[in-house]
Amino acid sequence: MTNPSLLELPPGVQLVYLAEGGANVIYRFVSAPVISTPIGRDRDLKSVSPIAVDVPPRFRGKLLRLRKETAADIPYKEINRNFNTIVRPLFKADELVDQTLTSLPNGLLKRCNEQLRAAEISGQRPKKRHGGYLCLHEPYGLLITDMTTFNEPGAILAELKPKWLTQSPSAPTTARRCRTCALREMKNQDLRLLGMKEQRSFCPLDLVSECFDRIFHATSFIKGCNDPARLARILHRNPTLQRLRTQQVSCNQVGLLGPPATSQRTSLDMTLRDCTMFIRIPRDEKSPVEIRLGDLDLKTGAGGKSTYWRKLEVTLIEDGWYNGTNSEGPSDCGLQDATTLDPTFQYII
Ligand SMILES: O=P(O)(O)O[C@@H]1[C@@H](OP(=O)(O)O)[C@H](OP(=O)(O)O)[C@H](O)[C@H](OP(=O)(O)O)[C@H]1OP(=O)(O)O
Ligand SMILES: Nc1ncnc2c1ncn2[C@@H]1O[C@H](COP(=O)(O)OP(=O)(O)OP(=O)(O)O)[C@@H](O)[C@H]1O
Repeated sequence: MTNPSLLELPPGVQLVYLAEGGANVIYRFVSAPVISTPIGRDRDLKSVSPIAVDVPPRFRGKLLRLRKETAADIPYKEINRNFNTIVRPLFKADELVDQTLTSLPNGLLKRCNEQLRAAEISGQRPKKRHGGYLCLHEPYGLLITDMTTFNEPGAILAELKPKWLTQSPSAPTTARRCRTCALREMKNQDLRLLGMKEQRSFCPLDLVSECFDRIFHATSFIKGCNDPARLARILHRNPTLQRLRTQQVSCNQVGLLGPPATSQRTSLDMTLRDCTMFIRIPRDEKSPVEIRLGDLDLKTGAGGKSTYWRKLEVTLIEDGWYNGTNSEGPSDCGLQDATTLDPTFQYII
């Protein structure tokens, strides 16, 4: 039986590739025929429908998120149910990228996949995403809040993953690196050995620091933002960031405290440590800034993931990544800075 409250995408809907991660591809709706996307980074894939129709009002201000084929293979219906029952209650409505299920017209996913393949050949798809395609047995898409700034001249979208805003509960008390910096340094050693470029990014503890200079230091790493001082003012004591940290403090079954390898328990706690923060900053400093958290799909510890998380924690501890004994050169980690500069400073864990 069809669900009368379920949104349906009109058959001639025209989509333009916006971006993708490991598990989902994001599309914009357009109402006029396009040859290629107007701007930007990994955004040059051609439109996926030959027939243009007007975007119905209920799809305005929304993007379409389509699921890729992955080992986890969790249907959007389940992702959406988990989001509504487990994640949504932890935040205020205006702090979240909203999501609603929508059914998809026949043939849409196939057409999208053809476009993704064509974009690989023409070099328009990010190399690291090649070979990943939409899941053809997924009947739904997710309509999500559009945080892009295409319709707002002069506005910018800053995007960041806040990651672990508190130290891992099983990190050594002698640690000089937070979980995120310890893992990054470990991954960077592998990259160096392969002769590849190291990854540089901010320390999450800096993002939630009381010290403006530390936040400013962090924001200088954030993609898409040409005014790190303004972004630092926006993030200083920001309620959404503070709430995310508070929720991470409560949902602290991570590290060696995480679910055992045999557990099927889904892991909200790790989900809260891997979401994305979107910050839409208007040109005019007096207009309101919109900040929302997205990519809060409930992870699962099944399929070997919880074993991986535990093993990773053991490696970070035993191979000295938390203590920094294995690292090359000085670290920028806020934990080291906070403990060395101010011995009375305590992060809430
Ligand atoms: O291992 P981390 O902390 O680097 O986080 C992974 C992310 O890497 P990033 O921090 O963005 O460089 C990683 O992001 P990318 O795919 O590299 O963009 C995933 O989000 C991964 O989660 P999952 O395996 O897809 O459920 C993330 O893994 P888990 O959070 O599930 O461990
Ligand atoms: N609501 C949004 N507004 C604007 N851009 C978005 C939005 N949601 C996602 N994006 C863009 O699409 C990219 C991929 O989206 P998303 O994070 O949903 O993919 P994913 O596959 O779940 O990512 P991951 O690899 O982290 O699992 C984001 O990094 C972002 O650039």
